[in-house]
Amino acid sequence: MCGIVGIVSHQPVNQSIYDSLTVLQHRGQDAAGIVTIDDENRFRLRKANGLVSDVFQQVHMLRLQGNTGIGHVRYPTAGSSSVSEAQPFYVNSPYGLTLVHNGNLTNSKELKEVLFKRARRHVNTNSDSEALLNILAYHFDQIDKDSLTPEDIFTAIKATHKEIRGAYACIAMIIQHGMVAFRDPHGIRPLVLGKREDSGKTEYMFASESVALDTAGFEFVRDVEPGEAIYITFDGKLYAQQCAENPQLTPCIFEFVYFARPDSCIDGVSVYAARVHMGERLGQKIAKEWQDLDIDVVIPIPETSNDIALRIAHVLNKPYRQGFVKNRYVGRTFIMPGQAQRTSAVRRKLNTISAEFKGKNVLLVDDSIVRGTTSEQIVEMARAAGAKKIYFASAAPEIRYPNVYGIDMPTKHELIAYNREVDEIAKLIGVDRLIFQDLEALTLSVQEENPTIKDFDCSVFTGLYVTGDVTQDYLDNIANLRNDSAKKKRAKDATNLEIHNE
Ligand SMILES: O=P(O)(O)OC[C@H]1O[C@H](OP(=O)(O)OP(=O)(O)O)[C@H](O)[C@@H]1O
Ligand SMILES: NC(=O)CC[C@H](N)C(=O)O
Ligand SMILES: [Mg+2]
Repeated sequence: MCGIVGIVSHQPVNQSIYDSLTVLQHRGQDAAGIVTIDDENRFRLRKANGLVSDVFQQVHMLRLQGNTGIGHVRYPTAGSSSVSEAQPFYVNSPYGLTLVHNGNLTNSKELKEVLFKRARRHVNTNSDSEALLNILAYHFDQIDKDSLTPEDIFTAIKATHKEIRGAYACIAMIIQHGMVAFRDPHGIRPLVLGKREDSGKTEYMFASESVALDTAGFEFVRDVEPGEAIYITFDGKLYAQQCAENPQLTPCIFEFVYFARPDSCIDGVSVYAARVHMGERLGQKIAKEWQDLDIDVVIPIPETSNDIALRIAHVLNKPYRQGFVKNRYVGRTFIMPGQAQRTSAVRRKLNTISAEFKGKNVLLVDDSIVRGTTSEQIVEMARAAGAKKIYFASAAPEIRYPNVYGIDMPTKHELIAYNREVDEIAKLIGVDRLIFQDLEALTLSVQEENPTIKDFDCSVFTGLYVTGDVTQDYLDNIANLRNDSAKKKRAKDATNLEIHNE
């Protein structure tokens, strides 16, 4: 679940892109990168492993000259965490192209073979995004003109849609032409368009989430439609066209549960409001099914579940207390790259206020239970703080299937709910009672904000993949490639591919 941003402006963009990436940091903590185009039509790049504030020092900001640029924060779902797979990616031909990608392609292996056979194009890393850029470059090449019209751009995107599979929200820049943003035909990953008027001129911005537009001072215009491409020339003209044959919006439901920031609005849905609805529905389920329970207090597991837990407390008419304090210097644990790192981070991240637990029956609330890394430790901490009984509510249903569209959950075996019923999961995490939201209640919570969304990608709950082409062979393959030890080895190998850009 990476974060992407692109700005076409009339003034330097380095600081605005940097600021936008800092508010998209929750979508990727492993690497960050920015490319700008300077006034001699050269790309200027800085990318490295780490948080935005670590990656860009003053020397890099000075390097990132120009009035147009794109940026990326990475949460790897293909290849490894190595800097060689950090984004933006670049190819010099045709024109000079650079791209950022949020999502995950499910046919990148085939694409790499096709690229070599058909175009003698070599993809140097295991990144699906590098393959994607090369496919796009190949289709631009086929147009075979010195200068591309908007129609030519859309022709290349149409051909790209036909070849690539999976989830992709992308922003690309073409030297001496413009910036193009496009979204997969299912709109699995979010992408929004914003604009700003400055001295009589219009500037445009694309971003994964609307919160980035707010920060950079751009006004929200609309979401990029599934399958659509929006092309903005460097002199500020906007062209848009539907480029997919059968577009149908089925966004990833997990964006609303966990990934997106509550102050973002994506696909017409206020993420905050959707989470409040989740709390409302889960609260009602608890009130109905747990009439016998004597809950003293409702406590969220910070941070994403805070708004959900507050609503549950309201529905149950119980006090809401912040029993856990979050260390503001530890990031999100779920998107950390290895299990050992995730486990150790939970303890550093959260600590109890014992008085809120001592002698009480507590209802702990989280947005989701995925591997159980958080819940197992949190429950231990609540017991150590003196809780009498511990009840646990999850605003998402049981997660039992891998994700292939940009969430790094490659194997069902790592999921605590896989092959287990609620009582068994309750035992494993050590709670007295456990309750999960129903899937229908979850989807309704989001649809309440935008009833025109008819369906979602709910594959982590159902095992049904909206693109309809995910085979067992593919799932077996990613399970082999992306387990913890395989990832470690690949990261080590890929480090040798690092390009020098200090
Ligand atoms: O069952 P698990 O595998 O632990 O995954 C689920 C947990 O991870 C996430 O929190 P995270 O710490 O990533 O971020 P947050 O601070 O936004 O809640 C999520 O909010 C759950 O708390
Ligand atoms: N989570 C994402 O969007 C990841 C993008 C891309 N698949 C990568 O691994 O770099
Ligand atoms: Mg959490």
